[in-house]
Order: sequence, then C-alpha cells, then structure tokens
Amino acid sequence: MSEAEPESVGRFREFLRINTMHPKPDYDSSTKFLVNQAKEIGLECTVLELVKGKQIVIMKLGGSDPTLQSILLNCHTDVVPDSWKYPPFSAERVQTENGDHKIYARGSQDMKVTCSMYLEALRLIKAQNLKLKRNVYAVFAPDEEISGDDGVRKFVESPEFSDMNIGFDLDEGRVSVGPINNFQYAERTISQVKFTAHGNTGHGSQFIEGTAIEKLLPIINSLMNKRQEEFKKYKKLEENGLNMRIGEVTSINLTGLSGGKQANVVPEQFSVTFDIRVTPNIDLEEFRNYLRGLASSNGVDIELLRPDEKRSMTPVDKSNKFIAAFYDVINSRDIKIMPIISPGATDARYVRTKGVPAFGFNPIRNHEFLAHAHNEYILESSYLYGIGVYFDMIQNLANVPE
Ligand SMILES: CSCC[C@H](NC=O)C(=O)O
Ligand SMILES: [Zn+2]
Ligand SMILES: [Zn+2]
Repeated sequence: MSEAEPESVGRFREFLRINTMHPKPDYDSSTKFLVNQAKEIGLECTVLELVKGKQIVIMKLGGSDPTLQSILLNCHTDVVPDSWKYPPFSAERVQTENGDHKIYARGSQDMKVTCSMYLEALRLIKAQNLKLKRNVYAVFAPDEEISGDDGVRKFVESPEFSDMNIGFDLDEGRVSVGPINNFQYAERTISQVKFTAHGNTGHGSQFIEGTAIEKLLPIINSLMNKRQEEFKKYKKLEENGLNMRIGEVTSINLTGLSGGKQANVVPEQFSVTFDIRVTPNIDLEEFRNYLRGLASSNGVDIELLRPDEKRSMTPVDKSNKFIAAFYDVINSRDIKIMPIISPGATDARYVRTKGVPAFGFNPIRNHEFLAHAHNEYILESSYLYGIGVYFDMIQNLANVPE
C-alpha cells in the first residue's frame, strides 16, 4: 500500500467530512456533493424532496433494456451523534503498521462507505463504457438512523419508486468481523413499547395501596425474565461456534423509567419503556398480544411506539435469478458467506413491504465492527476491495437476462 492517496479515497473523505449527524444533519451539503458526483460520473440524477430539507438523491445508470426490472442500490446519508480520538468529521487518514490506512470518521462504516463504494463502482463502469442490460439506480436516503419515516418509508410510497420497477435491492449490511461475510435476508421487528400506570398517591411515610409502581413491577419482572430466557438462548447459539445469530432471538432492554416528583410523595404515575426487537422466528402478533395482555392484566396503559412495523424477510431462494446472480459473484470471488437476520432495523424493511427482494450486504470482512461506536474507522484496503466487489456485483445483477 503506497503513501499516495487514491482519488476514490479522496472523494470518500470529502463525503465523510459533510456533517450529516443528527439532530441537525446537513443534507443540503450532502445532496450538493452527490449531485456533483453524479454529474462527474455521468449519471442521470434526480433530487426528491418528499419532506422539506430531507432530500433523497436518485442516480440512474440507464440499461439497454429499460423495460426490464431494475436494480436498486440503497444507502443512507445520515449518521448517529457523538465522539473521539480524531474529530468525527475530519476523515483523518492514518497509516497503520503494515502500510494500510485507517480512515476515521462518523459514517466510515455506517454507511457512507457503502454509498461511496456504489459511487466508485458506478464511476468505473461508466469510465469503461460498459453497457448493462437493466437500469441501475443508486438511492441516497436521509433519516435511516431515526426510523426512515421521512426517508425510505415515504419514498417506497411515491410514484418515483414504483416507476423504478425494481427487481432486486442491495441495501445496508454490516462489516464482518471474521473471515466469513454475512448478508441480511431478514430483520427483527422493532416492537418498542411504553407502559404507563396510574395509582393511589399520598404521603411517602404511609403504606399507600394500589400504587402505580406496584402495577408496573409485574410487567417489568415478566419482561426482564423473558430477557433472561432469550439471552440464554442466544448464548447457546453462539456456543455452537456460530456467530451473528442474535437476530434469531428476541432482545429486550429497559430503556426508560420515569415517575416521581419529590421524595416524600408517592407518585400517581409511573412509566416504563422497553426497546424490543422481535425475531422473525416467532409470531409477531402473538408477541404483541402478550404485551397487551401484560398491560390489561395489570390495569395499565400500553402504547406500542411503532405499531406499523412489520415482519421483514426475503427468502434466500436461489431460483430467484437475482439471488442466483448475487451468489455467482460471491462464489467467483471465493467469498464465504452466511445469511443472517439483521439485529437492527434498516431501510430494507420498507423496500421489502413492496414485494422487492432485498439483501443487506457489505463486502468488507476481517474488520472491527464499529457502527455507532466511538472511533469508527474503515481500512482503506477494505474500501478499495469493496469497490471491486460492487463493480462485479452491479454488472452481474444488471445483466441478469429477462
Ligand atoms: C425506530 S427505527 C430505528 C432504526 C435503527 N436503525 C439503525 O440503527 C435501529 O435502531 O435499528
Ligand atoms: Zn446505517
Ligand atoms: Zn446506524
């Protein structure tokens, strides 16, 4: 690895330096950057503003047969807050012991690296004047990190989305820690819930009966017990020597507890919030009924914070020609790959609701996983390698015969 910085790395770092961090992401600047990239690369480019200030940038590489179903490359431009060792928007390029470089920035893994790998692969395809059969769209969407409600969730309802006539979506994946890559064919379903109890109040020196917290405690106990059971299952799965299997169990975390204004007043109200991710291996409605049952049997109010979230799964069916084409590239590059259930939620779940098969994919492996963590970085060699994988992948997918 030489000292000189490849141009593709320079462009990536320029993108990383744009502060698209919540709660005030600078989407105007990222849109400007992306539109300029499209122009340089020679891609058609549309900017959709379904929600003011939250642009969706759509790039198109026209295929020779635009009547065929297209390929979607989806990514998000926003990043999560915080940071660190190097300023998170300086995109510092630091040489490693073996002559590689680490590029430190918020978004270097999640997921501007993927946006940039799409751009650079498309740039190579255009520069070599390769003509593909199907249309390829690269979509750069806002707000994934805060639900996608104003991003891809709305986008999939738009006429622009249906006009794209998408046959297959490559979406957000994660870098693999070991030598085996993964791809996400399914997701757990967010089932965040808030329980609110009301009860008798009075002086804190008394034995008040029927208090709010007494109604809440059985719920907390039930859910914390379930958490323990699921954790045991998870440990067992990992014990079998396999990893990345957390998506096969349901995770439960108590993430909010509130109530009480003064130490000597028994609170009239207490609330508890849980972040729950329901594995697609169990029945979602049944689980939600369990939550509702907890509320009604204890006489408390329940609010499902995201009641419209659905089960999200793309069958790994090699008779699907796009999935077969995906595997062709994986095999041709001797990549070992494992299908997994995504622990978190990504925009792919909205695309799947429209009947489009979607895989969350990231070709990078043997890499520390630092999405949402401090000192997020990507190895330059991994980024450059990933561009090559997408270069093959895009062509193979877009050349799938009718
Ligand atoms: C409430 S939607 C949240 C979406 C988020 N996605 C990435 O981390 C997640 O927590 O999975
Ligand atoms: Zn992400
Ligand atoms: Zn994220």
